[in-house]
Amino acid sequence: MASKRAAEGPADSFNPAKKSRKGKDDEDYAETDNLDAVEIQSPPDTPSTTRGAKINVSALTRKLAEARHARVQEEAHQESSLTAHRRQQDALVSHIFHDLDFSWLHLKPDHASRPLWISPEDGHIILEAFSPIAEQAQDFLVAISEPVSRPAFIHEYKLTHYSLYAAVSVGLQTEDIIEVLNRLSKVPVPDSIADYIRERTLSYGKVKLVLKHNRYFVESSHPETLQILLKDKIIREARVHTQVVDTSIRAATFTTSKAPVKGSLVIPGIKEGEKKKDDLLTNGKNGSKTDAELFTSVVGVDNDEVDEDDDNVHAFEIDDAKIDDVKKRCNELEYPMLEEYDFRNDTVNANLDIDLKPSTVIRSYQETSLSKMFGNGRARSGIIVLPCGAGKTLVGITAACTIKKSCLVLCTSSVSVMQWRQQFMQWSNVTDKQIAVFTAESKEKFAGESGIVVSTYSMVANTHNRSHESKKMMEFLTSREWGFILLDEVHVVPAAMFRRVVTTIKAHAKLGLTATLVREDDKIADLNYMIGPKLYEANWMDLAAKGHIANVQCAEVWCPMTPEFYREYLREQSRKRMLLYCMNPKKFQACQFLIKYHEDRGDKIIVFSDNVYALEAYAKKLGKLYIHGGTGQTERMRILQWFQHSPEVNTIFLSKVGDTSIDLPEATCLIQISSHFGSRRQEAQRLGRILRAKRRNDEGFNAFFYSLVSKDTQEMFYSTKRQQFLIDQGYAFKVITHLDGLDDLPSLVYKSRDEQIELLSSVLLANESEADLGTDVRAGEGDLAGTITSKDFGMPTKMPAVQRTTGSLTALSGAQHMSYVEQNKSANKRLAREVAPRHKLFAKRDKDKATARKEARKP
Ligand SMILES: Nc1ncnc2c1ncn2[C@@H]1O[C@H](COP(=O)(O)OP(=O)(O)OP(=O)(O)O)[C@@H](O)[C@H]1O
Repeated sequence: MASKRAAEGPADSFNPAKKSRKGKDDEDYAETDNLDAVEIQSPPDTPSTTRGAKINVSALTRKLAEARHARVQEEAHQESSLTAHRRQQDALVSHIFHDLDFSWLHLKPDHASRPLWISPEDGHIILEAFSPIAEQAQDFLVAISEPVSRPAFIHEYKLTHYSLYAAVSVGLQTEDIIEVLNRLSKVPVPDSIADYIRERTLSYGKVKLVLKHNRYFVESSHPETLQILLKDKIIREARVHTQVVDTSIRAATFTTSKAPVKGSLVIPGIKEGEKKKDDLLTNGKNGSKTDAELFTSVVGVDNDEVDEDDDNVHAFEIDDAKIDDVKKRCNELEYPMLEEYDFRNDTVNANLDIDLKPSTVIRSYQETSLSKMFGNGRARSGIIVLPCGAGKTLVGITAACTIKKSCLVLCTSSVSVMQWRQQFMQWSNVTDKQIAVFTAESKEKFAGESGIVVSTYSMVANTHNRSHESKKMMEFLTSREWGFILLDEVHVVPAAMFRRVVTTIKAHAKLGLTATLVREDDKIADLNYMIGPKLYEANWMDLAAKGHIANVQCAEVWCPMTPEFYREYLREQSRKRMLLYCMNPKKFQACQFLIKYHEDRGDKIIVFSDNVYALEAYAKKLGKLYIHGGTGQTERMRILQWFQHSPEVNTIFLSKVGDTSIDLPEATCLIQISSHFGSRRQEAQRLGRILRAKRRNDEGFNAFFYSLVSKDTQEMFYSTKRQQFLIDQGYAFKVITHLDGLDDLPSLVYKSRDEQIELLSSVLLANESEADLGTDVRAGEGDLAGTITSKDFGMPTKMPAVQRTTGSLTALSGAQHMSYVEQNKSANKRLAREVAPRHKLFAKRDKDKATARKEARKP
């Protein structure tokens, strides 16, 4: 809050430097005046001595004048250096505050006990995360604003029109939002902010589209809003005049009886008595009773129910053939309709008899997120954001078990499809017959009137080259009305594909799940309109502190480039630059050192490399197993199993096929050697691989995440960008510039200059395409293109052709490429030979073959 003016100090403020200076000046002036008086008062006939004395006095006067002049100059100099110093201080903070001056915002007398401050300029909210009521304030802020950054002590949020739209949609009232903000704020909520909140919540969230008894109603508790809408020609013409609806459009057509809503909605998995444990400011804990009541009514789990006061709900029916026109028109009029599904009153769509198993207990944050969805007894459409490994699948399954209608689950890959199916079976009592899978390999339908289908976005969205079976399956999906559509990893789906899915499938409620609501293309806003607002976003650090996800130590390890590599790096203009910083021998060494260090500690290590060329080179050089897009399914499974169960295999190398969907709770350490430029999402997803570490609740347990970065290369820039999302979640990246003991590591790779040059030569001879990051895995039917396809472990793919030349390399100190190849035997091949247990039948056949070969070789 230090403003520019505050930094300079107000004109009348107490300034010790200035005061002492003024005091000194006053004394000087007094002294000088007296001397002048002596000189003037000397009589003309004063004897020479006196004259001399006079001269002396004059000399003294002159000296003093000179001294005074020098002092004044010195003072002026001091003054200017002080000003310069102040200006310098200004400069230090001014990049934060620019020209903003907030000194006119008066702190409340008890500001110290209030945890937040709101910028009147742009709606930024700064929260003191160390305040005793920070946790409660956080719940409130998450409901009304976007979390921007949440490190340990100071959090930053921002009010946006989306966040306010979301706030209103979960049932918060405009004046309550302002009131609670005011109570939490150190300064009175600035008028500009109150006005912004009022203006933004005026129309948003006021109108709902509700499907009841298979009739569509536009509903609102603000009759004037409905009047505005009805003045519009398109909407007016879409209205259905039923006998019971009177002209005042009162909600006599249906009764959303509040009492049963309140009492009867039970989200499965929440044990009796646990339900309200997360309520804010429970009485007597913090604040007065009125505060507690206010908080509970605004942000408490059940608060949303008060939103739907039947007496005030007004509605009119619209023709279901004109739904899309009405939705579109409402958007244009800036009254976007929130979609709510009154599933308990849907008597037309068959019920699905599923429930969570009695042994399934959902966690408090999972419950909180679901309460935002089902707060008023209906299902609100929207997005729930939970960290990787925090159990989004169970949140989705619980929502499906609450709605109990046919449900379509869409994921990004066929591996995820199988995982969702398996999780449904694990957590709920759904039977085999009730759940079907629609992928390239399998096109099942469920038996009976209702059921669950799990598929991928592209299976549903791609219209080209459909097989006959796929077409029939699509007819099955599009011809029915789904109670619920679950959209996994919503942030990665291209907007066009999403639109196609959302428009071809008729579903009453939509729930999007994601860990990282960030996209480098800034298309996130589209999701708000296609699915609904963000309903809940959990705090990563909180979940780590409570042991739901692992604590992770993050570090960026700076690896200097060898002079030869750096020279080539500077010279190279093509994509090969990237290959040079990935293959930097010092990075190899750092990787070797860290693997050794962590293996000795008993960790299980995953080394990630997006670049397949580097992945193979590292893995082979260090004698480790690796998986990339070209690794066959059987080999992948074998390697993963060995990693999980064998004490011999403690490190594996993974390309981006392992970024997501891979569940390896044994992994406790990640090392990243090459990554997809500045992708914040990939960084977070990779970190997600160790957040679910099995050992996370062991005393003092820490998982480790290292990013190896070649110093003074573009990689440093990308690395900083990649980390931003995690830093905003509160992770601190330490920079390691020196690995103690690295040089003493026995059998350190690429120790000699010759070996390094040899490595360089192989990199220079590699094809430029080796620098590619995106060609690891090809998309198959049912998978999204690009990064998402890599999740599919089932897709055997072709690797880009590798071109290695074996010509003379005298230009590069005579290094021989062949010797490099020689040293790099694949651990995968060794494993395949040594480990793979062969069936007796094959063993016998192999033996016979070997004998035959031997025989054939005999002269
Ligand atoms: N309430 C719960 N009780 C016990 N285990 C749980 C619960 N919720 C989640 N888990 C477990 O936590 C792990 C992570 O869950 P899940 O795979 O759904 O995470 P996710 O959020 O989808 O992660 P990602 O974004 O990385 O895919 C799983 O092993 C799951 O079984």
